[in-house]
Formats: sequence, structure tokens, C-alpha cells
Amino acid sequence: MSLPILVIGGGGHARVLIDGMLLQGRTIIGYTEMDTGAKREAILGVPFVGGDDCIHRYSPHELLLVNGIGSIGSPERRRKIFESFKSKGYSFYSFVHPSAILAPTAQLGEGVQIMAGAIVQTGSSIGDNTILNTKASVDHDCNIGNHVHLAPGTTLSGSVHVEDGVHIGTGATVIQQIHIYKNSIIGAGSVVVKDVMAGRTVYGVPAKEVKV
Ligand SMILES: CC(=O)SCCNC(=O)CCNC(=O)[C@H](O)C(C)(C)COP(=O)(O)OP(=O)(O)OC[C@H]1O[C@@H](n2cnc3c(N)ncnc32)[C@H](O)[C@@H]1OP(=O)(O)O
Repeated sequence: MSLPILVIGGGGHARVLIDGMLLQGRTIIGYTEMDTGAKREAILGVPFVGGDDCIHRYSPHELLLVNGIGSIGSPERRRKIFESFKSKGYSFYSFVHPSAILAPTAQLGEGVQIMAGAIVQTGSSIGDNTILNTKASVDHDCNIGNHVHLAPGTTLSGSVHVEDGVHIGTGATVIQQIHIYKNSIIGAGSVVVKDVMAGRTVYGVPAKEVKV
């Protein structure tokens, strides 16, 4: 029997996840919000159950968590949520939308979120707590780390290596065999033709480092 799900967060990303999990027929107990101030509306019939602290009312063995926190740059908040609840013994559900296409040899970490229309080709691996957002495409033999966000419509060519904590913006394209080092940000619509060093922000066609 599959365990019921509790969603952390009630913003746009959480709503898309809830929509997809209801399509899969999963039972969702409710969703939480960091700010417990006001009572919130149900999302697609899924009730608000309180602040993130209320997760401790449930034993780690009786449910699975879903990280509903989105990110538009640094994934720090998503990473903290994931690591904090993992350290308390909770497990995260790996969501794969029914319309996603995964090669049989693709490897998925814990708590990955493979959204509608995303594709993962043969020999590729996706790390823990990583989002492949709507129509993101990962070609053969890519290695994607933990807490990465491939925003909607990103395209990775073959044998691309993306380290932990990277954000690749909406519609960006990465050519083959590029290495993107940890915690860097690739701007929306960029074309990445050179390796990107750790912690840098690059954008444009071809993508260049932003001077600060
Ligand atoms: C479902 C979802 O919604 S998921 C969310 C998906 N969203 C994304 O992926 C967003 C990705 N973020 C970006 O592309 C951002 O623009 C960043 C991170 C590259 C830069 O952000 P900021 O540092 O805030 O830059 P800011 O907006 O101040 O712009 C600075 C300059 O860079 C330019 N610029 C910003 N982003 C880009 C880009 N992607 N490509 C080309 N130029 C850009 C701006 O036009 C501006 O130029 P100007 O000084 O001549 O006016």
C-alpha cells in the first residue's frame, strides 16, 4: 500500500505538484506553510494543516513528504527543508508526472520532481531533491546533482555534468560535455558553450559571466 503524502509549501510549485499527484491517484493529507499566521484555503480539495512544525505530529513511517518550495535562483530554502526533515528520519516521495518520459536506465534520487513533459534519456542520473520542471529535457549520459532546478523548457545536450545547487533558468540550452560547477546560476534563455565555475551567474547567447 502506498503511503499518504504531506506537501511542504502552498505556493505555485506546490499547486502544480498537488495537481500531478491527484492525477496519479495519490492520497494527500494536506499542505503546510512556513508562515502559520492566517488560515488558508484548500488547494484542489487538499486542506491546509498548519505550519511546517505540524509535520512532527506524524511519524516518519506513516507518510511521505513532498518539497513544494519552488526556487527562481538559489535553491537554499529547498535544500534546508529537505536536509532538515531527512535528518529527522522522514522520506521524500519522488514524483514523476505521467506525461514525463524516462529511459529505463535513468537513475532518480530521493524526492526528485519530474514535471509534465520532461524527458530523461539513457544513462542519465538525477540527484536528490532536484526539479526537472515542465518540458525540461536531459539527454544521454548527463549527471545532475542534488538540489538542482532545471526550470521549464531547459535543454541539456549529451554528457552534461551539473553539480549540486545549480539553477538553470527557463529555456536555457547547454551544449554537450559541459561541466556546470556547484551553486551557479544560468540565466533564462542562455546558451551555455563553456564550463561554468562554482557560484557564478552567467547569461546571454553565448552565456557570459555577470560582472559585479
Ligand atoms: C515555473 C517557474 O516559474 S520556475 C522559475 C524560472 N525562472 C527562472 O529560471 C529565472 C532565471 N533568472 C534569470 O534569468 C535572472 O534574470 C538572472 C538570475 C540571470 C539575473 O537576475 P538579476 O541579477 O536580478 O538581474 P537583473 O534582473 O537585475 O538584470 C540585470 C541586467 O541583466 C539583464 N538580464 C537579466 N537576466 C538576463 C537573461 N536571462 N538574459 C539576458 N539578459 C539578462 C537585464 O536585462 C539587466 O540588463 P540592464 O542592466 O541592461 O537593464
